[in-house]
Amino acid sequence: MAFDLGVIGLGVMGANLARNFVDKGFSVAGFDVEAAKRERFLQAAASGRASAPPTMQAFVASLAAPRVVLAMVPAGAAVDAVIDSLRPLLEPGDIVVDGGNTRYGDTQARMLALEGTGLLYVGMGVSGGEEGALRGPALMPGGDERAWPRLKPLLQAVAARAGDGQPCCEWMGTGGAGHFVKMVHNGIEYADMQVIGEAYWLMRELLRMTPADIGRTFAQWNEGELESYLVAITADILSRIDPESGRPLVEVILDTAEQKGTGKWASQAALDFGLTAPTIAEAVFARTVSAAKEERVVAADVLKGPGGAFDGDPATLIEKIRRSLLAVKVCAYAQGFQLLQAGDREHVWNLPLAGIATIWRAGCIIRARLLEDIRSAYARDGELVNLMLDARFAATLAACQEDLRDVVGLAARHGVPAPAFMSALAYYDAYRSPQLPANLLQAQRDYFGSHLYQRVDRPGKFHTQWGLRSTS
Ligand SMILES: NC(=O)C1=CN([C@@H]2O[C@H](COP(=O)(O)OP(=O)(O)OC[C@H]3O[C@@H](n4cnc5c(N)ncnc54)[C@H](OP(=O)(O)O)[C@@H]3O)[C@@H](O)[C@H]2O)C=CC1
Ligand SMILES: O=C(CO)[C@H](O)[C@H](O)COP(=O)(O)O
Repeated sequence: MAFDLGVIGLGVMGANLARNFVDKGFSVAGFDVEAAKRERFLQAAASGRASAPPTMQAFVASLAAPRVVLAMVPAGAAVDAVIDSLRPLLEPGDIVVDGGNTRYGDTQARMLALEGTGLLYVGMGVSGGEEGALRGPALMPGGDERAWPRLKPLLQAVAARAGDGQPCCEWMGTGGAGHFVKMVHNGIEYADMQVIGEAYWLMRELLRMTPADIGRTFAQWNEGELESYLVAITADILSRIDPESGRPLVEVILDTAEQKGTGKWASQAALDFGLTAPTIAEAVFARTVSAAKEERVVAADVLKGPGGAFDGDPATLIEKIRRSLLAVKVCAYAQGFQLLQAGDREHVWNLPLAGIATIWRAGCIIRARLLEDIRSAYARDGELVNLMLDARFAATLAACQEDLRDVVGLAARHGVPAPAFMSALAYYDAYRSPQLPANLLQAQRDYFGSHLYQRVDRPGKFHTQWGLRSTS
C-alpha cells in the first residue's frame, strides 16, 4: 500500500494530526525515533490505514509519489535534522511541510536552502492544541505555492469547520507567510490569555471572589459577546478542585508562566516594523515578571503600595470588568491585524486578512465570536488601516472605554497589576490623539544630538542652537 502522506514526530500534535487524517479516510505513515511512540500511534489509530515503519527509509518508501511529509517536531534544530534526513530520500516534486511553531525567517531561509532541489517546502501554522489536532485544527499553510493543489484536499479535510461550513484552512502566501500568520495568532493568544488572567485577578483582589465564583462569571460571559475558547476553558479551569489538597486547582499552580517564543517573536516583529503592539508585548513581559518569582517575593517586603478590597457594588464592577475585557480584546486584535499588515507590506505576501479572520473562527486557540465581526470588517474594507476604525468596533470601544478607565483607575488605586488592561487603554488613547508630546521629545533629541526636527508651519528639517551644555 502506498500511503497518502507521512507524519514525522508522533508527539502531542503529530500523533493526533496523523490520527485525524486516518479518521478522514486517508492512509498515513507515521514516524518517530521512539518505538514506544510509533506503537502508541498505531494502537490509537486502530486502522489498516495507519502504519509506523521503524526507519526513515522505510517510512519514505511507503509514501505515494509525489510524497507529502508533515513534520511535527520542535522548532529549530529538530526541523533541520528532519530536512537533512529526508533530503537524500525524497525526489523532485515531493512536498515537505513544517507544521511546528517555527520562526518565519527560518522557514524563508530553509526555502532558500532547498532551492534547486525540486522539493516543495511549506511552513504551516497549526493551532488547536492536542484536541484540535485530533478533531479539527486551524491550519495556516504558506510557502511554495506549487504544493497547494496537492495539499489542499488533504488539509481542508482535517481542518476545523466554522459554523457556515467553511474549512479553517486557506493558503496564506509565499515564503514564511504561514508561520508569520501563526506567530501573530500566538501574539494575540498571549494578549488574550493575559487579559483574561487580569480580569480573574481583579475579581479576586478587588472583590475577594472565590475561583468557583469567578469561574461561574466567566461561564456567563461566555454566553455573550465574549464567547471564545479561552474564556470557556478559563471557566472550566476555575471550577476545578485539586484532589490532593481539596483547594481550587488554580490556587495550587505556581504563578510562574513559561513561554516557547512565539509571543516574543511577534513583539520583536512589531518593533522591527516600527509598529505599535503594546498589549501583545505587555503579555510577554507579564510572563517574564511572573517568572521572576523569587525577586517578587523579596520585593513584596520592600516596595510599598496600596491594597485592600473595593467597597462599591460588586455587580457593577463585574460588569465593568466584562466590558473592559471586550475593549482590551478589540485592541489586541487591532494590534495583531496591524502586525499582519506590516508583515505583508514588508514581504508582499498579499495576506488575505478577511480570510485569516475566517479561518480563526474555529479550531484555533483564539477562536471567538468576535472573529465573525472581524471577518466582516475586513471583508467590507480590505484596506482597513486599524480594526478600531471599523464603525462597529469604534462603537464597541466608545461604549466600553469609560468602563475600561474605571477599571484601570481602580487597579492603579488598589495596587493590582493589570498591564494588559492599562496598555490597551494607553494604546487607544494614543491612537485617538491628533497630538502627542513627541514635539518635546524631538526637541530633546535635537538639543543633545542635533537630530533635527520638523516644524508644524513649513516643510523641511530644522535645528536650534539650544545653547550647548554637554550632557554626555
Ligand atoms: N502542543 C501544542 O499545543 C502545539 C504545538 N505546536 C508545535 O508543534 C510542534 C510539535 O509540538 P508537540 O507535538 O507539542 O511536541 P512534542 O514534544 O510532544 O512532540 C515532538 C516530537 O518531535 C520529535 N522530535 C524531536 N526532535 C526530533 C528530531 N531531531 N528528529 C525527529 N523527531 C524529533 C519528538 O520525538 P522524541 O521525543 O522521540 O525525540 C516528538 O515525538 C512544535 O513546533 C510546537 O511548537 C503547534 C501548535 C500547538
Ligand atoms: O502554538 C500553540 C498554541 O497556539 C502552542 O501551544 C504554543 O506552545 C503556545 O505558546 P507558549 O508555549 O509560548 O505559551
